Amino acid sequence: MSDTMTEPVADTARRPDRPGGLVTQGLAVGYRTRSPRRGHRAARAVLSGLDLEARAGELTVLLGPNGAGKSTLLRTLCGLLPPLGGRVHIGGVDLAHQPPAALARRLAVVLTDRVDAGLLSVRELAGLGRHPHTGFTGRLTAADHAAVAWSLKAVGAGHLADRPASELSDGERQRVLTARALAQEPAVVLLDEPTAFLDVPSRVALTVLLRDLARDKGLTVVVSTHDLELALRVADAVWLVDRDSGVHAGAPRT
Ligand SMILES: Nc1ncnc2c1ncn2[C@@H]1O[C@H](COP(=O)(O)OP(=O)(O)OP(=O)(O)O)[C@@H](O)[C@H]1O
Repeated sequence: MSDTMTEPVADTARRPDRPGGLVTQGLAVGYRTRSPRRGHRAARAVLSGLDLEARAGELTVLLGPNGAGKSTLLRTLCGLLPPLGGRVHIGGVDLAHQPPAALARRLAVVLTDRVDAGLLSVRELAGLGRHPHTGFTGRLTAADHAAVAWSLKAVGAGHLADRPASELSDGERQRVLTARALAQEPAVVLLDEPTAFLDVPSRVALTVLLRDLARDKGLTVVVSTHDLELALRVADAVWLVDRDSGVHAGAPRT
């Protein structure tokens, strides 16, 4: 990835006055599955009793082995999966009480699901991140275009802007989807393995970029990864997921 990723946050990136922070209280995450024999839905908790805080201005890294529940937790934190119990607060407001449009202005998420980009160019795909901020016409203003251009450059994907999004490599697509989330200018960003397809220098650059954005713009950033060494070097806080004993939160150097 280009060295643009380690540059200071660009001038076009605004620093809005956003109370951030993500807090969970007694959160239980998991799945409701229909029992084939009895026909009723049974809840299967993956993780429970979670009292966690991801602070504004910090990069929090979610670590844990395969199947531990990292994606399940992230999907619950962004409201895609209903909690089996407990609460999630974003900026002091219960996630369950945030209207979708308001939530989309505060929270951006990058998951591992395949995205069908259709005929969109990279610039247009990243531009979708601006839609929570546009009027009902969905038309992007000059400021919106500047935010999109900045976000693509920040993740080292500025040179891809005119390419069809459907033709990107896995690593390129991952950068562009991260750019789409940054273009959204959220208070909270949740990313599920955003560096999984990136080469080693790009992993370092993206992780450092996310930490710098958290610090410079007061964002709350939560990232899952299997990259233990990088996480411990760059993160401000670590959530260590263990299927048997839950999630242990701490500073990376303790
Ligand atoms: N849709 C689903 N329905 C039921 N169980 C699921 C579903 N998705 C995942 N699980 C189960 O939930 C558990 C946690 O899975 P999850 O994907 O959250 O783990 P993870 O920590 O993200 O793993 P990885 O590091 O492999 O991505 C696993 O046992 C998995 O099989």
